[in-house]
Order: sequence, then C-alpha cells, then structure tokens
Amino acid sequence: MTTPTPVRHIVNFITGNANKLSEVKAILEPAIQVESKKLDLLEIQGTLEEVTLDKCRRAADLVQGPVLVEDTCLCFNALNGLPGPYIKWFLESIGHDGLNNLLAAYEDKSAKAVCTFGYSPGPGHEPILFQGITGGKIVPARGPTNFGWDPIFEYDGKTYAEMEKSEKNKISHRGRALTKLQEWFAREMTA
Ligand SMILES: O=c1nc[nH]c2c1ncn2[C@H]1C[C@H](O)[C@@H](COP(=O)(O)OP(=O)(O)OP(=O)(O)O)O1
Ligand SMILES: [Mg+2]
Repeated sequence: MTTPTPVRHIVNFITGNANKLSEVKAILEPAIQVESKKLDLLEIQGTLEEVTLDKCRRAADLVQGPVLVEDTCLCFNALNGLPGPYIKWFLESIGHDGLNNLLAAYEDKSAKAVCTFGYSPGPGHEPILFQGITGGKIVPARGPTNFGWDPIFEYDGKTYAEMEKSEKNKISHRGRALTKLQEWFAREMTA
C-alpha cells in the first residue's frame, strides 16, 4: 500500500496592496504557499459578495489560472454599513479625522471590518467565497499609520495599529476569513 503524497497548496493572491499580502503570507504560510501578482483590478459597485465575485472572475481571466483575491470593507453601523466597499475612497479623500467626523452626529461608533476572499480554480469557474467579520469601534487615530484605517479601528481596547501583527492576525477580519479558507483547503486536500 502506498501512502498518498501530500499536496502542497499554492495560491496566487492578486492584490495591489503590499500590507494585505504580508498579512496573508504570515497567516497561510508555510502550509499554503502564497505567490502574488500585483494587479489593480477594476472593482464594481454592489454588495460585498458581488464585488469580490466580480473581482475574482476578472483576476482569473487576466491570469488564465487559479487565483485568490480579497475585498475589505469597513462598515459603520450608524450609517447602515457605509462606507462599506467604498472605504478606500473615503479614506483617501477624508482621512482618519474625516472618518471619525462622519460619526460625530451619532452616539453609535460601532463598526464591522469585513474581509471577503474569493478563490477561483480558473477562468469559467464560479469563485468560492470565505468571509470574516470583526466587530469594533471607530476612534481617533492611535498607533502607527502604515496600514489604512488600522489606527482608527479599536477592538478590545486597542486599535489594530497598536497591536502586534500576530495579535491582529488572530482576531482580524482577514484572519477569520483565512481560517475558513484553510479549513476548505484542508478538506480539499484529503478529499
Ligand atoms: O486590515 C486592514 N487594516 C486597515 N486598512 C485596511 C485593511 N485591509 C484593507 N484596508 C484598506 C485598504 C483600502 O484602503 C481599503 C480596502 O479596499 P480594497 O479594495 O479591499 O483594497 P486595495 O485596493 O488596497 O487592495 P486590492 O488590490 O486587494 O483591492 O481598506
Ligand atoms: Mg481594491
């Protein structure tokens, strides 16, 4: 009887964001090897799921092979989920202070960080989604400012920016989504 050779998974993570890439590598490797191609993919308007599905199909068509993509949203509960998938443009236009000011009229400062990964085995295949959500609140910026809205998203008394990377990855929207992806890959591997 021969023992099956374990298949080592490799994903091709398509992103234009170096910070995302380093978190994804820190979480998935060495079990899943992360290669990457830096492409700025067009993003449609729609629900969190629609945005990632479309991004993933587009990436698979461009690369002509298996791809992993991810879209991150920051949803303010007082604003019924906005800015949501448009957080990138809000952050670029109004910054940390402006995002805090958006909530000035509301008592409720709570927010959800939502990460939706899409994996496609290749062009023409329907992508599979893995979503992770972390609840927190929006606060005036604290901590290093090297990654997006990390300084204004507080979870359990600390902003993401104030946490060690390993600490953030354990409880983050991205970490939670990747736990689901890891479970799926582990099942696929033994199937
Ligand atoms: O953990 C995070 N902590 C703080 N900020 C974050 C995080 N994750 C994404 N972000 C920022 C980047 C961008 O301003 C927006 C998401 O937009 P999003 O389109 O998903 O990211 P992106 O365009 O930078 O990279 P990609 O090429 O993968 O689409 O939130
Ligand atoms: Mg993007």
